[in-house]
Amino acid sequence: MALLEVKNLNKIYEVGLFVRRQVHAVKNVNFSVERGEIISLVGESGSGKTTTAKMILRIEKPTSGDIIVEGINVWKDIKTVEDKKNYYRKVHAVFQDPFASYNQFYPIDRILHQALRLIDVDPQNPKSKELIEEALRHVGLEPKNILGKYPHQLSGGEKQRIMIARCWLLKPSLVIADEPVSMIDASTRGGIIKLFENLRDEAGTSVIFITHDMGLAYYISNRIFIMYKGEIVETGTPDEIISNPKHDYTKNLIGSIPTLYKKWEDIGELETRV
Ligand SMILES: Nc1ncnc2c1ncn2[C@@H]1O[C@H](COP(=O)(O)OP(=O)(O)OP(=O)(O)O)[C@@H](O)[C@H]1O
Repeated sequence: MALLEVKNLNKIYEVGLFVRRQVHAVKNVNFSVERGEIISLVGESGSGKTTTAKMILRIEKPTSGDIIVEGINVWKDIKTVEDKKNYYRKVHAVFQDPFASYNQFYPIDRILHQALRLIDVDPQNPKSKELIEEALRHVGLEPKNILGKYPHQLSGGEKQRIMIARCWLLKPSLVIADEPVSMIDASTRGGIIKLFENLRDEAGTSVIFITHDMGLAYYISNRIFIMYKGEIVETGTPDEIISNPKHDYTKNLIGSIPTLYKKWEDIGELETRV
């Protein structure tokens, strides 16, 4: 059984105050994600990527269709607070602006304590300190340089690493990362991307990586899903998509990949041909 199955998923928004009209943000989307794989949902702004993620995260209710995680129908079977807590242990989000919804007047320890509570570990318990320190080291942060600080005292890259440290505390089955590096300066992006790969390789976590950047998707993914105007128009392994794109939109996206992102072996191959 796949970890996640998305079946005939649709989201229609009703917009306009006086003249009502409908925006069909997600159109009959079907896909599955296996355990321990990274898939990228790639598409331009407005193609429906975030809406799809929000439906999986139970933030937006689908207009129709089903989302099934480990056999549980996310919009039909999850009813109680305990069901929700169990779900958010399994499925965790990493957003573009890591601390956007976080109170800037609390030290960052609090954000890690929240994750501990989800797995029923009391932050006052001495074991919690050990878990937090271990999680921070997993993401390349030295606990004594981080704990007790406030968000404004940390760089964008450090903040995003803290959000990934939360994933190490929870070890969820699925992480949904929505443009996690787009606000981070180019020199630290690679390090953050690598952390998602570590999470997959060491904790067996599957990742849905949402991006408009085909180069990044090519680098990180086991499979790529191309989204265009609310629909998934093409799927395949990165090499299938790059070497044999079928949809015109995919062809355009590929044209925009700088060589910099190409995998080392491809660059090596190119160099031997020249
Ligand atoms: N709450 C909402 N109400 C009305 N329309 C919405 C709402 N949220 C999204 N939309 C519309 O749904 C469509 C898909 O938006 P979505 O945010 O999912 O796209 P996206 O591919 O994630 O884009 P981006 O990369 O810019 O985040 C867009 O036309 C958007 O304007």
